[in-house]
Amino acid sequence: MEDGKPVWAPHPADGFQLGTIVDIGADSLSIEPLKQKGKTFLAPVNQVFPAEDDVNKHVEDNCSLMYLNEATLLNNVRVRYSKDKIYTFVANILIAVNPYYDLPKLYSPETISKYRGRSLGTLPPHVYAIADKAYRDMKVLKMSQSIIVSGESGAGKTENTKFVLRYLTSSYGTGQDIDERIVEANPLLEAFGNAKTVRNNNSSRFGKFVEIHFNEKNAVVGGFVSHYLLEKSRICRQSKEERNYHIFYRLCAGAPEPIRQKFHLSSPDTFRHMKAGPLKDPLLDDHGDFNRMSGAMKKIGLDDTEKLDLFRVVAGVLHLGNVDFEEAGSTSGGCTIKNQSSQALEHCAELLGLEEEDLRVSLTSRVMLTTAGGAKGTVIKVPLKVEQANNARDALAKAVYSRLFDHVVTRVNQCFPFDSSANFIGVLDIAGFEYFEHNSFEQFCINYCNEKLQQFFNERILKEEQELYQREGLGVNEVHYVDNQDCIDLVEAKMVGVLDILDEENRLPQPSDQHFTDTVHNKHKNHFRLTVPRKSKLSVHRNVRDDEGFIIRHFAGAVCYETTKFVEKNNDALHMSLECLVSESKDRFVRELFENSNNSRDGKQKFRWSQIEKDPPPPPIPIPISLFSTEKQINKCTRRPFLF
Ligand SMILES: Nc1ncnc2c1ncn2[C@@H]1O[C@H](COP(=O)(O)OP(=O)(O)OP(=O)(O)O)[C@@H](O)[C@H]1O
Repeated sequence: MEDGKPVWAPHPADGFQLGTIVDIGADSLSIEPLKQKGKTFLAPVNQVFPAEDDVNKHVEDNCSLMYLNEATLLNNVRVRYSKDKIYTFVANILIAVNPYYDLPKLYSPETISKYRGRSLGTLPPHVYAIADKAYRDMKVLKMSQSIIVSGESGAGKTENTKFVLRYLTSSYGTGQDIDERIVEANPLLEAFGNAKTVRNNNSSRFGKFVEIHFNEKNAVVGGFVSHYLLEKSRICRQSKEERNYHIFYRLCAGAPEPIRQKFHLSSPDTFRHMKAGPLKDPLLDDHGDFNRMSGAMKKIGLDDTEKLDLFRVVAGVLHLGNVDFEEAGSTSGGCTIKNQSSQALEHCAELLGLEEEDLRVSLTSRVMLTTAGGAKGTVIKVPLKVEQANNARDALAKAVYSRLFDHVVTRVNQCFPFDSSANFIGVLDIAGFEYFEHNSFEQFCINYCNEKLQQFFNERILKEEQELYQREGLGVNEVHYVDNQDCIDLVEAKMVGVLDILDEENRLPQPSDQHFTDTVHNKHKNHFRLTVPRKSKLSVHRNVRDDEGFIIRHFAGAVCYETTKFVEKNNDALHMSLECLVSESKDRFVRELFENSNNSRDGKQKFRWSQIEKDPPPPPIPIPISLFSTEKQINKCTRRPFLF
């Protein structure tokens, strides 16, 4: 930093401010803002950065800045944004800022043709420039390429993913309307996988990897979508300001009367799965969106039967949510379904093709097979307590809905089929690192995924590039980066990783969030990456007890996770009797949704619901009912082996 020259300094309340250094302390500098002469504030020495000579000038590539640091980068992006230049390069990485209004010229067909075949940097920064680079690299290197789109919720990931797809298909298509079909299939995907959140009215609650496939001549031949991490917890629980997946509201608002009657639909406030959050949103038109979605379904070839199959299962999940339990009032220690819920149970059973009585029994008791001692393979029926039955009901709703979502994605993939392909360009659209005041299991999963992406970035961009510079004898200064393998191990290591500890907790007879949290702390007492909430810099986290949370020091910063409901949110596994029940549904569509479940994949002799006797309410001690299975089948039937 040169004497008297302006610097950027972090203001306690107002981002980076431009000022001059007026005094130098041991650890901090006294800064006088250019706009507020006479007033000074203190800033830590290592966070004060030199400013460019002209702070109103901007450059297309941040690497062209005279001083490249956090503050000059942000200022450059800000200045560009104020001139509607939402894209900025950092070498071959693109930063995009959400304009929150349409910039039609920016994405016009003329702009698409301008970028075709042009090297990176010859035209202004644009998402099309990145797409074209991926295409040219694929062609020259004869290797598939990937583009990672990352950022916080509402940053514009999905919009930019769509622009990449449109660019590739319209520039390098063979006249087939694959881009049209991708666009047409999108409303269906969004209806089942998107929801209104506090940050985004149409937030994708799943990650996706969209592949555009090319033939030997490098022309587009088809596409394929894979999805990850559908936010299942949303199906049964939403915060006050957020909604469930769009499809639930659209169905209630827009379904024609015969469908409403057939599926026993009423207004959203009568369903537990919808009434927690806002039922209506001024910016969302559920009725109109239902019609648009139905139109999109027709366009991509879904006939009326397929449409009704989807709607029927959604309605079934809604009615399932209204089933409530109460203590049995006997010595069994178990529970029964409340009288007021009998209609919900009946509707749910009807819509999912189940026998009402079978559904009742499998929601209020759990059937297990013995694996050791006494008679192996003995079926035991254990009564469930109210809370356990609630969990079983929610696990069933999550399993059915997520299988339905898998089906929707499979169906969407049938819209752009291809026989063979030489290479593909994949676009990964996945939530970026998240850090809120309260962080739960969802943030934990997303941040773990981002640790893995960061490791990939470290390996591919930093390590391999530097090795290349060395091999070529370029005297580039070494860039140091923090290896995050220890953080990844903390989460995923066998037996001691947080995920395995959580799975282990779910196998206990009385799993609890507190016990899980204690185990995490005990197993990693002196781990550099893990600490207790009271060590947080933020007072809000210091109130969290040691057995209620943990802090993980991620590559992007420390995050305090509150572990309440970690056990429940991780426990999506259906108990055996419920899984058997739905995989043997009378309804062909529901049966097929569960066709590839562990329970029924390829076993010749399956555990069959029909083999379980239907007898009076279960007594307090589990009773053997029949003996019919081998150990091998038990492994197939239970995802989490439970020894009894
Ligand atoms: N380039 C753009 N031009 C115009 N509007 C945009 C652009 N990018 C984003 N938006 C607006 O911002 C909204 C949110 O963007 P988008 O859904 O792509 O965010 P996201 O990062 O995918 O969020 P989430 O992770 O919650 O799904 C869009 O619905 C759109 O209105």
